[in-house]
Amino acid sequence: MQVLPRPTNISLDYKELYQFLLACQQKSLLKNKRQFISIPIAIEQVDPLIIFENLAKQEQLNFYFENKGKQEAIAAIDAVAQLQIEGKNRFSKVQNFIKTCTEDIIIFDKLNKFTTEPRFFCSFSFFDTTEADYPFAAATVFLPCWQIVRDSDRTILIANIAIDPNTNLPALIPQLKSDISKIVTIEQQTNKYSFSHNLHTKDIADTKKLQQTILAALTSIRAGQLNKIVLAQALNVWSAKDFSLYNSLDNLRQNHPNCYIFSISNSKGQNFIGASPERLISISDRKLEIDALAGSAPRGKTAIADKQLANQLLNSDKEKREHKVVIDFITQHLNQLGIKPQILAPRLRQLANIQHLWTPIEAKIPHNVHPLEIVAQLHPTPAVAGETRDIACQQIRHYENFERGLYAAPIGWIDTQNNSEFIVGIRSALIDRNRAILYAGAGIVAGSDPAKELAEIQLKLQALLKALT
Ligand SMILES: C=C(O[C@H]1C=CC=C(C(=O)O)[C@@H]1O)C(=O)O
Repeated sequence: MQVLPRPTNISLDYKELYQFLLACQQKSLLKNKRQFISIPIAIEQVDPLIIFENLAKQEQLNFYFENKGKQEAIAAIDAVAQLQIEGKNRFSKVQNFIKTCTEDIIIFDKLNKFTTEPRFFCSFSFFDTTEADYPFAAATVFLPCWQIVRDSDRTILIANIAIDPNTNLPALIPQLKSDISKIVTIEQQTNKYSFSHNLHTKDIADTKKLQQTILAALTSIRAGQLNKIVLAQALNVWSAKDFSLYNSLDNLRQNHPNCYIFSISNSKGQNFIGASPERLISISDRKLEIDALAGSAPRGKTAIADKQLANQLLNSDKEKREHKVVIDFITQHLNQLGIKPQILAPRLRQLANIQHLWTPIEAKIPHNVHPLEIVAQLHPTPAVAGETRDIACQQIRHYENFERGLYAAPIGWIDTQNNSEFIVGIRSALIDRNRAILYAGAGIVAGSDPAKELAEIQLKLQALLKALT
């Protein structure tokens, strides 16, 4: 059980807000267009996951993001505006949607006290389109009704509301007041339900077949058809009881404090969750940060064994090649956007169960480059597809007998100032009541040992499985 200080009163002048909304309604009348009013409120430090658990409903679009190590957590609940699309131009269509909505956002923040802007939350699938029965669209973006952003020293709640000439403002204010009061008085303690269940598992791509696939991929690599391919496995899991989204996310953040914990709902009862160590992009005041992450080893059981594994990883030709392909690809694709990246010294990224070769990449981005143009250029990197990209993607389609869907695809947010963060949705699970499909993969290059790659995938899947208990 976790207990946090109970939030107290918040300072929002509802009379002033009412006058402001009246002026916004006038604007909406003149423009003949609905306007979005964004109302930021500083509240006491809360655990956004507890708010998420209490407020988020299955029939809404919801989003949760947390990096415990960085003391950052975001909950986005329900949508005031949304778009779900398929197809090749999905990144530019989402960009246009954000642009159009942003033109209609009016922020109620007269003193400019809050630097937390309203954010648009996005998820994309690995490929441009998804199979007809896959429960998420190839691109989803929404402006939430409620956004809660917590960092190390403050929590900002944002209420986004739509106003048009017909909105009943005298009725809206008491409703808003009651909703805000409900949120800030949510009991900041939670009892984890005891949730012992017998999990049944079945590999969708059975392990033997995956081993054969890896061998076939190695033959293609030797024949010079491609340099690298990332092959994934899907594991079907089911239990007698429904999985608890809250428990799973809480387990993931406790077990993987250095990863990005995420959850996206599709408003139809399915959730896509995971713990990813891989940040695709992060942009703050035009400073771009990217993690090139590829090449792995398990963690050792003792400090000596761990150091040995780390040294082997740092010095392995095969792992270094697998890693370099990712750095070269990112550099080349940033150059195509006129971005000159700075490649920092390679290092280790040590997680609870696994360690990776990691090279941070930084750059200053020009004013005219939108975060989604960078995402569109980079996705999928050779850390999740391969090299060359088109051939690797064709072979992934050919070899993998399951829909990747949101696995290994960009998930994140963009604010109205083009600050942004997208992670890569690896080590993830699609949860549908008492059923789940778990996904993890590994990069194959010349010299890969199929048994080791299979063990790496199992290690990643086991970490997810543990969180679902
Ligand atoms: C594709 C995955 O991991 C990638 C990210 C880091 C290291 C990887 C590797 O060493 O194989 C993979 O490229 C996954 O975990 O599903």
